Amino acid sequence: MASGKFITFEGIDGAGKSTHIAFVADLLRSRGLTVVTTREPGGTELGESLRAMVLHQKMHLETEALLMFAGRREHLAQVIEPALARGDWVISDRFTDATFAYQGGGRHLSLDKLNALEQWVHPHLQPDLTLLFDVPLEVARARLDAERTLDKFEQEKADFFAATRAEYLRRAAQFPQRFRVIDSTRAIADIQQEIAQLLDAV
Ligand SMILES: Nc1ncnc2c1ncn2[C@@H]1O[C@H](COP(=O)(O)OP(=O)(O)OP(=O)(O)O)[C@@H](O)[C@H]1O
Ligand SMILES: Cc1cn([C@H]2C[C@H](O)[C@@H](COP(=O)(O)O)O2)c(=O)[nH]c1=O
Repeated sequence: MASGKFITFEGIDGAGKSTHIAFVADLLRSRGLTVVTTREPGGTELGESLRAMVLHQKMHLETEALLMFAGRREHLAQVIEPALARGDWVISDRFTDATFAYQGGGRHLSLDKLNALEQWVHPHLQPDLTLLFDVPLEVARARLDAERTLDKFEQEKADFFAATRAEYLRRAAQFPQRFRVIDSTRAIADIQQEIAQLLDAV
């Protein structure tokens, strides 16, 4: 059986990552691949319940990080690992890089603690490809303000998003073999052309 691949989409809120999920899934399906699309927080019944809590309730930053990893453990067990074992391709709207960026970068939680949680929850699994949609904070903020009621994270101030974006870019530099940084200020069609080329190389 052809082996499935694990692709993650990352970026600060409003960067534009979710806009491209269906495009990538359709493109891969047109190549005869079986594709599972999913998201974090979420992806399972338990994960969606946790999502409602972490996006809308105030809590200690360590509680927040632990809930992200608790939901991820369930997501891996119920969705991601079985799909990859079947040879399916998995596209997840966010994964562990988001915890490093938001809880580590944005909230300044110790990266050592996050590394320990990552080692516990998925010691042997990393995405095959991580698309990091990168935009200046003002662009992301303008996109969010134009379209919806903001959740707990989206209401954070500019310095939170500056630190979150910086941690994403730091990780992209740390793991260049799996990260591809996409300039998400460009037109959607131009971005999708670049993504299609990147997928040819996976
Ligand atoms: N390249 C682009 N140019 C202009 N507008 C865009 C672009 N990409 C996305 N948008 C618009 O920006 C808004 C936010 O996009 P999207 O929901 O994909 O962002 P996101 O990064 O997934 O945000 P979140 O993580 O908060 O869900 C949407 O209205 C979308 O249509
Ligand atoms: C996985 C994960 C997510 N977050 C934050 C990032 C976003 O603000 C929300 C999810 O919203 P989206 O519109 O679906 O992208 O949750 C986080 O802080 N830590 C994480 O591990």
